[in-house]
Amino acid sequence: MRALLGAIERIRSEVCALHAELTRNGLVVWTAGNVSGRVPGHELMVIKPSGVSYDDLRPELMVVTDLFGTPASGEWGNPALAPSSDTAAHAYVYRHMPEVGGVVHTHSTYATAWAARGEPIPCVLTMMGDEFGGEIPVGPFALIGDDSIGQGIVATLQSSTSPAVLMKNHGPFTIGKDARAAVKAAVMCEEVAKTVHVSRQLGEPAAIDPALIDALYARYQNVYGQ
Ligand SMILES: O=C(CO)[C@@H](O)[C@H](O)COP(=O)(O)O
Repeated sequence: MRALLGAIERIRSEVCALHAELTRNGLVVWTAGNVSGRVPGHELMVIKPSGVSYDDLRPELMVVTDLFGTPASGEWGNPALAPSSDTAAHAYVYRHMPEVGGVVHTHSTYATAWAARGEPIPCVLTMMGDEFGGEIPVGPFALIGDDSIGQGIVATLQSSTSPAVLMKNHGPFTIGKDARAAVKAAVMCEEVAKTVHVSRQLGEPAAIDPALIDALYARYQNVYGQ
């Protein structure tokens, strides 16, 4: 029990702090975006409360739910606050993608503009080869509130190297081995959405040979960094 409480406390702190990265990187307005993290080794996740200002978020306000999005009761529960409206979508991803430890949703401007067009972002930048290993795909239109969005995310990302999907007419959802990796993918997704858009104002961006994209992806995923 003590180990579980420690794990929940750690993920609550991490998830809370990562919301500040959404604002710092200009990925969200008002309360329109959320981060969650899986509690490793347990059928639990932690997500922000719905509609609470990012300035007011504190670790103890992060909501613990099971992997169906039902708020947990007991010592670590926080029944006073409703979890994010996207909780069922995050939970569905955790149930169906056991390798995923973090999920992020934003309405960042450029990525959401591509989502509004229902157009995948083509892999025309080395940064995209590195982080996404190919295009950033589009997922189906889905209503908010139940696990329809989660179904669309999983169906799209299970057959892609990309940790980001542009849910049609909605915005980007990203995944990662933990919440920090999912936030990084959200930052990168917005950056490349912007750059490819700007590039297209100048003309048609040059394609990268798929074999070179594979090489970029392999190096960045396996060699890059410390
Ligand atoms: O996508 C949506 C609504 O379009 C949601 O992501 C909200 O914009 C954020 O909701 P909470 O996480 O505060 O419930």
